[in-house]
Amino acid sequence: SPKSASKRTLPPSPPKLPIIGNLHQLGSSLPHRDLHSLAKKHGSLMLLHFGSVPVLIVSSAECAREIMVTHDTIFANRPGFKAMKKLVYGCRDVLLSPYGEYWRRVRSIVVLQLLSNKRVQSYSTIREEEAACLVNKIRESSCTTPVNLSAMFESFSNDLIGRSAFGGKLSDSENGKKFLDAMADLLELLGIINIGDFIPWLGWVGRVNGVDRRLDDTAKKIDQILESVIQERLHEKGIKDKNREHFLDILLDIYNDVSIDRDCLKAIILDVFVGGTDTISTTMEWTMSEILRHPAVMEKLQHEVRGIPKQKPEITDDDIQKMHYLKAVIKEAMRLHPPLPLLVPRLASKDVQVKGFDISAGTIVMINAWAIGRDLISWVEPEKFMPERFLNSSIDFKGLDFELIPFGGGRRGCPGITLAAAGMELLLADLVRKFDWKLANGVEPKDLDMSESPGMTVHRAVPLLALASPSPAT
Ligand code: HEM
Repeated sequence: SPKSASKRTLPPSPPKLPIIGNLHQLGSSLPHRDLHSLAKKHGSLMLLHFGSVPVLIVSSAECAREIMVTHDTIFANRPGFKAMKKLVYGCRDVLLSPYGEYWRRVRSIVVLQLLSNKRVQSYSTIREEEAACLVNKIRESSCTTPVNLSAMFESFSNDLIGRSAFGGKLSDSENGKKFLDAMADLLELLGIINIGDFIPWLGWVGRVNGVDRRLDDTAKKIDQILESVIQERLHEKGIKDKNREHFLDILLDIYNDVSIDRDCLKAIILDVFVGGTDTISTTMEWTMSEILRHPAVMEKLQHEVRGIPKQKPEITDDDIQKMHYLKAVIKEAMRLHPPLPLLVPRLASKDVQVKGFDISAGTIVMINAWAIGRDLISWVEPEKFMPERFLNSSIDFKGLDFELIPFGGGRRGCPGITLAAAGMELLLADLVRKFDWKLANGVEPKDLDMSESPGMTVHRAVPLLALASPSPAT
């Protein structure tokens, strides 16, 4: 039986205000930083209130393990915020759907049919072509015109995911461009804190400030485009081309066998974009920023990557497997700059005790991966960018080592790790193999602006500009 309120031991909390609770303490618009400072005072399990909703903030590897391993089933739920429900087919996708039979079914479709190791290998041509395409774009710009790497990474990840999902580049068609615009709106809207989610009687706010209207418009636009893409594919069915290995066709092939409906199909496709585009480009942006800020790292990385014989024109997945420093560089960048610093919120399905504290059903859980990556308990000199720390270490970001969890972990952990890593590793290898790099406009490495811009995925505030000169070695 539930303990009476007076007997419960709650995690420490900062003082809160009536009605809004602790929302005012998230003032800087970079909540991962505010929450990190609060946790330093109140502890790595800290209870806040957003309006009337209890929110548990987790800021250490040990506590993250409690959530994602020890009590994984209890914390495998997700809160259904209004924006999520409106934008993503009532949360009928994998990322946002409540924990249960439906989620298990759609997740297994995605894991087995779209993101298995075998499938990821089969997308290797797409990866290679898209990396080559970006290399060509950079070659076309002269050695004296800065390259906007932030913009390039964005189109790389859109095209990579677009081709894996639909078989075509979205930037090539009018419909595709519209879809990308609507996706940008969707990502922004998912990042906005909707006051009505936390203070129910303020639900009307969304109706007067225009957010509800934007949610409806964006959802409608996305649905129309997805519907027309599906119609197109259904008409073309029977015309088998050899490049049929993309998500939509696989889903359409198994559509009837796995008995999912049309909205579910669209929600799954949408998930791949929500989960895979912004995250990949953000990771690449921060990784290149750190390398440009640390010329010694760049040199060591180039040495490793350029060890591939010159006569071998293209790097393959097999070559990448031997590049330990390259992998260490990406891990180190994700430790300091997890693209989703607070991961994706979880929800406690039942009352539970964590480390002696009582957590009630309905508590939202946010895991501060950004803070965990800087925790002195887990890391030596955490503020330093030092890929070497991973060279003699088995720590990986696959969701088993809780000091490094940019992809989350447990049964709700990211199923796209292999696909994301394969794309990022190949692109990074190509970029440092084929070009010598320096910062644009005479910016010294130590002076590079590293500020973050707010949102669900945390990008650079200012685009990364760099000068590329074709490497004499290739
Ligand atoms: C650098 C790239 C990526 C990062 C940093 C990332 C991060 C994450 C995180 C933090 C979660 C929540 C995990 C949790 O609650 O424990 C997640 C879930 C998810 N991701 Fe990724 N992701 C990336 C790429 C991808 C890609 C490429 C795809 C698919 C093509 C993908 C699909 C998903 C899906 C479907 C979920 C929901 C899993 C569930 O709720 O059961 N992600 N991702």
